[in-house]
Amino acid sequence: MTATRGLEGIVATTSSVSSIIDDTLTYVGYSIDDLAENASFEEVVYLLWHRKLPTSEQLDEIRKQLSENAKIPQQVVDHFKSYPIEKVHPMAALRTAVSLLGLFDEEADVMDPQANYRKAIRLQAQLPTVVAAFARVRKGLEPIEPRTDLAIAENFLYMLSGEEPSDIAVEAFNKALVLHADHELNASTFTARVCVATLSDVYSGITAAIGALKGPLHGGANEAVMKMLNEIGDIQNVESYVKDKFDRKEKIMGFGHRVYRKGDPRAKHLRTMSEKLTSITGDSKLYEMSLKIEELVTSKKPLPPNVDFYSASVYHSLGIDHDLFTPIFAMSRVSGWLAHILEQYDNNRLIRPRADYTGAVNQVYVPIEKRV
Ligand SMILES: CC(=O)SCCNC(=O)CCNC(=O)[C@H](O)C(C)(C)COP(=O)(O)OP(=O)(O)OC[C@H]1O[C@@H](n2cnc3c(N)ncnc32)[C@H](O)[C@@H]1OP(=O)(O)O
Ligand SMILES: O=C([O-])CC(=O)C(=O)O
Repeated sequence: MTATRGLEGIVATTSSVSSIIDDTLTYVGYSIDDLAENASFEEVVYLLWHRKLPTSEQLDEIRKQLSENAKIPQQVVDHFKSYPIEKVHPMAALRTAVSLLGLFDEEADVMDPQANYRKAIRLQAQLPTVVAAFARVRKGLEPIEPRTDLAIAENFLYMLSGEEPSDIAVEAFNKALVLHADHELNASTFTARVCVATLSDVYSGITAAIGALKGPLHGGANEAVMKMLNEIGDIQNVESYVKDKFDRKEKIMGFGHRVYRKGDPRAKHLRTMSEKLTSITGDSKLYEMSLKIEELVTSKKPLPPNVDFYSASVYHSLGIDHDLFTPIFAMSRVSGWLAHILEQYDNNRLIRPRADYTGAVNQVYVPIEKRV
């Protein structure tokens, strides 16, 4: 048995949710470019779960189901208030809150497809409310209830600030949600599938996936990009920063990808959005710095920016706290995780690979008093 480090290139399942072929990303065969330009996030959720674009009636129906299920139990808010919240990372809070939501869901352990679909609706609807509630409670503010007349992108921005967001903010945020919704067998989606393939429940699968997304080599990279931009501070420092990183053989956050070679097709949409938003806010510093970093990194190595790189300046321009960037990724990716979880249940087999053992062999047990 020979191990492949990081399972690179290993095909671990079949899936009809999304595909990456020759650097082209599609959801159910629809190009990400087309969806980013035209689709609402709710349409994408429907597409991922039903493998077809909704008619207007079907879209109205899923919107209604999502908005009717967006409230969260008061106990989740009380839970946030019960610990030193200012020291807690929002991804840790989100991971815990999803696990907690499972305790209040009477159907949590009901395993039939209809019950699992209802849980998918509840989780998709509640995650934005959880993230917004956490963001407010830690500032000593009361959470704002979700509105039933707003779509997910608009509602989330409204629940964060209490103000109706501008059209451009909604457009940018909806696009970001569409772009992050699914991505074939990335680490967090694989985690979700491994978890539920034991026939564990949907809440366990999503909790596990949030844990995997949190790391800076995956979803946590968007917050790490923002930290890097702050550390660089000024466009004049970009060159020496990038050189130092390469000299020290350290990773530059927001660059590189396991699957894409020529580049992540989502990055250009976020780059354009970053340019648009920063020109509106009148503060193009982060965008200019990001462009310069991209130019220098790609001139040294074939390492194009990934989805996390320009999402940092997009979210910053929307006035969002930097440690909420990864929870926002989760609010979108939960749609993909749920599509994969439902697909896994549909044709399940336990996921249990092997390890190439490299430890000691033929050891003889030594009584404790004789050990040195
Ligand atoms: C939503 C997402 O999850 S997108 C990815 C988000 N993560 C990041 O942006 C973190 C930075 N990027 C990385 O760490 C990597 O590119 C990953 C984890 C995304 C993919 O990595 P892998 O396929 O495992 O590649 P690996 O880490 O083995 O790197 C291969 C080579 O490229 C280099 N490399 C890869 N990414 C980077 C980077 N961001 N900066 C500098 N060098 C890099 C490695 O140092 C290595 O060089 P070497 O062959 O000379 O030793
Ligand atoms: O596919 C991956 O490995 C990571 C990624 O870009 C994503 O999850 O969006």
